Amino acid sequence: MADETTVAPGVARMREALKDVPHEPGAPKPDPILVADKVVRRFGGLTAVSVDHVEIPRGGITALIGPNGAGKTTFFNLLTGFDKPDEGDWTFNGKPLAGVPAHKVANQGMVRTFQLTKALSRLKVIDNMRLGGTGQRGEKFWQSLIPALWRGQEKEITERADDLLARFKLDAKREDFAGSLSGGQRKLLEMARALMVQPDMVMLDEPMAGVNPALTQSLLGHVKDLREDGMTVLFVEHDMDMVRDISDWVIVMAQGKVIAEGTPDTVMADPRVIDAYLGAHHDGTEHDPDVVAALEAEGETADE
Ligand SMILES: Nc1ncnc2c1ncn2[C@@H]1O[C@H](COP(=O)(O)OP(=O)(O)OP(=O)(O)O)[C@@H](O)[C@H]1O
Repeated sequence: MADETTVAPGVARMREALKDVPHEPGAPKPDPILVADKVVRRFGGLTAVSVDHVEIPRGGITALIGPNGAGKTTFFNLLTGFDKPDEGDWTFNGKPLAGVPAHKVANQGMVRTFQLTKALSRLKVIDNMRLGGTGQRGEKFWQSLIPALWRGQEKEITERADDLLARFKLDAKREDFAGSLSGGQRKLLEMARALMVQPDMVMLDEPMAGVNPALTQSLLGHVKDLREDGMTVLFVEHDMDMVRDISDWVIVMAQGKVIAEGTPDTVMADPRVIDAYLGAHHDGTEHDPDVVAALEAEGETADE
């Protein structure tokens, strides 16, 4: 009971929304923001992704986990228009999105984070943010031809950029080159920049990689805040502590397929998931010993 009163409203909302969802691959959700069907991507003879059906719950934080080479990044690339599938369809907010190029996907309200490129390192922090706000949602071509409207929008973009920099505690770095930021600060900048398009869904590719412990809590806090704002988050991550700490739902991929789904506790104690991580090792694929150790510890706890 005490737990119910202490959790954040977004966490409680998602617990309620997901309480009757079966813990199995392809489980239907009450209000999915993204629904994918029969998505296949092959590289020569290798089937990197073969996802039969998956639904991402709206307004929550979903982790996409799996051993190295499971197809997580390839699936991310497909959903966000950075790669094209051999087969398959998906909808976002009820609209078909397969085959839509990346910049238009962002206009529809789905953005993803990347490592900052070299070119962007040579831009100031504030200019990186402004760039993230161009080609925004709802922007019409004719509007861009009317200078008064355009100037109004410039001002609005800069204001939004400054608000986000303050929220992510990067305002003191406003005039610095992005290349001078630490790895963790760059991750924060990436996330802040993604929010410039006011998305419905944010996709984070290994947000914890390269982040030093001092910034870890701050980053986790920002991701949790997105849920409190009603945004949907889908993230790929190997750090099981982060997965456990922030996820409402976990989807596990192995060898291109979704092999398990559920809450962090059930998924991490699932023998199929532990086998998938160990199996990847036996296949000669690299694996993360920390992840296997964490999952095995979880399985032992569950057996007691
Ligand atoms: N452009 C490509 N050309 C050929 N093979 C590829 C390409 N991209 C990915 N693959 C292969 O597809 C499979 C899935 O790779 P992917 O990077 O999606 O896995 P992942 O789950 O994201 O792994 P990791 O956790 O290591 O990032 C791997 O076997 C990989 O070698």
